[in-house]
Amino acid sequence: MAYGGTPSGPPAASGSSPAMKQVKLEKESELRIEVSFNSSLRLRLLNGTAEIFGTEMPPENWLIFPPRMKFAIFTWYGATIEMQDNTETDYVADETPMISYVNVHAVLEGRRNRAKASPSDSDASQGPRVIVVGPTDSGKSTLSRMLLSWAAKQGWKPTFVDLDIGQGSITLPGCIAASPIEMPIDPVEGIPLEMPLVYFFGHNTPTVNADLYRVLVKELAQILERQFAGNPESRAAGMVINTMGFIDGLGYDLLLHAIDTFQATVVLVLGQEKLCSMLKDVLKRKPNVDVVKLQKSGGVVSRNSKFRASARSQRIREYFYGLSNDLSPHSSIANFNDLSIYKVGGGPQAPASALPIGAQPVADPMRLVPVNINRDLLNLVLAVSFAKEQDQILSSNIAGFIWITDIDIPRKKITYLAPSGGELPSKFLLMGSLTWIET
Ligand SMILES: Nc1ncnc2c1ncn2[C@@H]1O[C@H](COP(=O)(O)OP(=O)(O)OP(=O)(O)O)[C@@H](O)[C@H]1O
Repeated sequence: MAYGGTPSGPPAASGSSPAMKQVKLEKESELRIEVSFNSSLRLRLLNGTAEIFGTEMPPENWLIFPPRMKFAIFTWYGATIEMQDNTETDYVADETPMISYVNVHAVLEGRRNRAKASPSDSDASQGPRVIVVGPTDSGKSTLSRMLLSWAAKQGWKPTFVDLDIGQGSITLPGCIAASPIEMPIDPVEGIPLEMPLVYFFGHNTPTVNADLYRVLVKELAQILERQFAGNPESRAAGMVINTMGFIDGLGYDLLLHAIDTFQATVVLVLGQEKLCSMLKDVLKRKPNVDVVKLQKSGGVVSRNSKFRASARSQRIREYFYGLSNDLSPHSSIANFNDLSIYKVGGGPQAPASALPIGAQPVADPMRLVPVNINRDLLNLVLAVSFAKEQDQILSSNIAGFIWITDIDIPRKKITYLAPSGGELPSKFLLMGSLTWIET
């Protein structure tokens, strides 16, 4: 497990290091922590057993949590935690919904075992397809993480699908993505980034281009379907799909679209009766879909829009520089002619002259529009497509991202930062509204 901690030894002693304290946790209770805004937190499991969102804590290893992180240490049988006394908040809660969450895990486990036992039956060999829905800050990502980590601990390799373009946890904001989870998720480092399948939407709200969002969700689902067809192990393990907290109007339509497109068999609704009853009502026609209401944990922390924006910015920083500044991104220079930048949507469907008299040209949400390189591109984060030809761009997934740091108009040169040096995997780049300013 790649924790940011040291295998042994207390935090380095210095005149200014914070005092230490021990917290004793009774069985089935949790220690909820918000790390301070400007310093990290060291802690360790002194005795007993405990887990962080489904991943067991190693005994005695010091773990380091970055500033602003919010998490809980839960124990089923009792534990003692030794920690620095410098958090923003920390308190113990003995009322948690963990029993109901682990009961859901047990039901999913039974379904996975049944799927594994029928490899040659195309329907029965499909493990559970779980979709987690609910309003913002209801704990959807956290529950998804727990279900994935508990499954991985039992030896399954479930697929995590993240449809949350605002606060997704697989890659950068503005993307939908999927990744197999082969080990319990590291509480500090999060989802491993080795082989995610990523599609670039480019904005952190679907209202900008809901048609494009739907198309990308469909592409992702189709690719996963093909992968499952050739991989009975991951088919039996199933998927856990995390969604956006946008659940009204268009948000609700997009939830139904995702449930349908991924052929979800279990819908877990967190924290809202109304949404649960609406979904039960509309899904009662599908007898193989279970809609289950679950209690929101009292520990889930509400994040305002300022915090969300800074979390997005932090994710972009981590992509290029690593969680603890351990990566060395590469600055490169390209000629304007070497790159083809596009955005999706916006251009008129047909020229006004081709429309019937009186008709207004409408924006075509799926039109690929070439972007002229100018100073407006400064600080934009662009996605590098895997497309080899222009007509593949819309249906292609993403190899990675670059960040534009300089545009030299007279010399027609563009300077960008990429995670590594060398040629980009494709000259086709996609632009949305994702920007980053290094602070
Ligand atoms: N029991 C808990 N104790 C302490 N912090 C928690 C607990 N559960 C969740 N959190 C924290 O609360 C925050 C919100 O939780 P989470 O991201 O799971 O909500 P969400 O519903 O997915 O949010 P979004 O609205 O972005 O979709 C996160 O920082 C998470 O780590």
